[in-house]
Amino acid sequence: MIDLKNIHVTFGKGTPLQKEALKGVSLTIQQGSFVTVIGSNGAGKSTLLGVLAGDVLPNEGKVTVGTTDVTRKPTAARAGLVARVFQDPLTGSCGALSIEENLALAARRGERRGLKAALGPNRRAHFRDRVAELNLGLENRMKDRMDLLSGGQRQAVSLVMATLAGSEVLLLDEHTAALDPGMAEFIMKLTQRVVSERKLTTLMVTHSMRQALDFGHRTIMLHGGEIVLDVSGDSRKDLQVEDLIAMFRKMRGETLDDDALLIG
Ligand SMILES: Nc1ncnc2c1ncn2[C@@H]1O[C@H](COP(=O)(O)OP(=O)(O)OP(=O)(O)O)[C@@H](O)[C@H]1O
Repeated sequence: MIDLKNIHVTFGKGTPLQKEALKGVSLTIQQGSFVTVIGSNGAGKSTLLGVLAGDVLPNEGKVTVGTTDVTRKPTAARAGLVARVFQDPLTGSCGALSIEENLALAARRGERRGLKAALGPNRRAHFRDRVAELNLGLENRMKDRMDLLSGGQRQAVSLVMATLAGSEVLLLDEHTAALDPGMAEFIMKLTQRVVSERKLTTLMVTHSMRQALDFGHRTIMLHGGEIVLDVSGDSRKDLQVEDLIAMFRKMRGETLDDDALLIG
């Protein structure tokens, strides 16, 4: 479960560049629920994920994950609770380490023990089995450096990594945006499988209106640091991509130049 209460985030407070990125956001997401997050550039989507991951500490408000108040806990202290997959496949893993070393680090998230203890024969076999489930043949490349993998392969391994430490929250920050359409589809199917098998409470930021409606149980739209749309159930089922685009237009008070980008 995730509970955000009255979250305010202001960057550069007291400077000419002061920016209020989140203006009193409150949001409760039940355990195992999958929420898609949309909003135009600068709406506050990444800031919202940052608040949950611990990269951004709110100026005001309270953040609860499960039964733990994590409001003032830095990223490392909540790493066992929250896993994140980024847009850039290079961001969430270490290119200079092998696939199995990356998995070992992910499995130890939130603990102090080193890599050596995390890579005994049993763990190696377990990691290999988990990677074999991807059906990408990567189980035969466990000692290859991560930076030898394609972006899609790396995102697939990142999703396995996200499940290894038993985190209950998964944050997806446009994690298919840098992939070709075929690979994006594969990663989304994998995402759905992982989320439902592990009953992860999931927030997925996407610029694709199609993805926002096709995946998950609930869609929220951020604009100017506030939640301006929150739909689930039948009212979400009735929504079309065109409806979301019309809402975007209304919010921005302008015509979008590139609707195709949003429909895709
Ligand atoms: N570290 C920072 N320092 C100063 N301003 C920031 C910082 N991070 C974000 N902002 C500002 O806060 C606002 C919200 O940014 P955020 O990255 O959360 O938006 P977003 O919805 O994720 O946008 P995008 O779709 O472009 O990624 C923007 O105006 C942004 O410029």
